Amino acid sequence: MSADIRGHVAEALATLSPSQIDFLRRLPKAELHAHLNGSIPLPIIREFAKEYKPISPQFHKYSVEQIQDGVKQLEDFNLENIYGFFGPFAIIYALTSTKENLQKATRAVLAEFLDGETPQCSYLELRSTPREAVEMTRLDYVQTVLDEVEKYPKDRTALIVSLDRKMKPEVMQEVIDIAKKLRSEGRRVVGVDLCGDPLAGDMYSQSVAKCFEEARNAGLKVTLHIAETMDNPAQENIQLLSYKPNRLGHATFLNDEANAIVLQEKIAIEICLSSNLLCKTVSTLDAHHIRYYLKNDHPVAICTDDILPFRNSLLGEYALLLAKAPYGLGLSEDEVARIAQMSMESRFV
Ligand SMILES: CNc1ncnc2c1ncn2[C@@H]1O[C@H](COP(=O)(O)O)[C@@H](O)[C@H]1O
Repeated sequence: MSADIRGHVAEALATLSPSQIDFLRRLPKAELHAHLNGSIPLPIIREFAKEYKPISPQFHKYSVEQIQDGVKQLEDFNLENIYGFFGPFAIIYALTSTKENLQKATRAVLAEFLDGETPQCSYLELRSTPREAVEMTRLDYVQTVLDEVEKYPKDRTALIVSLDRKMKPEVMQEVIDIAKKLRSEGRRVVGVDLCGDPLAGDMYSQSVAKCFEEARNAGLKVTLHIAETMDNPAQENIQLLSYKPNRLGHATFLNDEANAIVLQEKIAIEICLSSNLLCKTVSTLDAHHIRYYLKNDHPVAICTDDILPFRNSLLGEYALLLAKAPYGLGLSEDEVARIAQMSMESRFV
């Protein structure tokens, strides 16, 4: 496990006794919301940056100096608001635009979550957005990631294929076709996701609706980033719920009408505490919407989102549940165990 964690999670962990940490380590838990390119361990990013050669004008748009500056920014990630979050991915993408590096990155992320005597989680549903890269089609991209995922047993990890809100309709369709094809060949694709800049794209379009309908008909589960910012219109949230998601990411600003649907349909919420605090969409842990869902005995799964910029860990996110205020939510061990169990029950397998 990465020792290089910071901020809220590090502070929460520091307040726990060794027996509380041991309790958290032993809990069977599922990580259901981790973005591959946002979860690459920093030492691997530094290694990629050291070896970086801009060999492709299309995928390596940055000079060596720009890459080094970008990595420094990632090391000291500090956001004014959530909209500043997405820019730095251009640097990461330049570093993972070869098959070799994509393979290495995937291997490192899987190891980070799943390897060792007390792995961060019992089960990881990794997600990633298929990209064209040097001598790689989007299909090659997904196959490369899957080849690594499938080196682990079935009950340890699986892949969710992400659609970026910015994608053109034909690209979204291509990604859905890839997910369907690979699933039908027995590959370990279990679901599709909608992510990216929360205000990008037209979520009302027929083509988006068609993508999720086709995915569901092919037996793929659906998770959607929803209401991640206050600026996501209530009407858009209702539209996204009409795509019949099995889980939702963040769900920070759902109104009563949307929450009534979520509770009624028992749609599990992927909760990313540090991510919300660092992106400043939630001001304090005490004000976090997880309290609403727990009060309603609604399924939630505690997740990391992007351990590379956020410098968190799944253990640290669980520490935020157990630590006393103001470092955490001050839940009991029984309550935390129940939440971990809900994460296991919300898997797409
Ligand atoms: C802060 N919360 C978030 N909200 C929305 N989308 C996010 C995200 N965190 C990550 N991503 C999405 O995941 C991509 C990186 O991983 P992959 O290239 O897919 O492996 C980002 O470019 C963004 O589109």
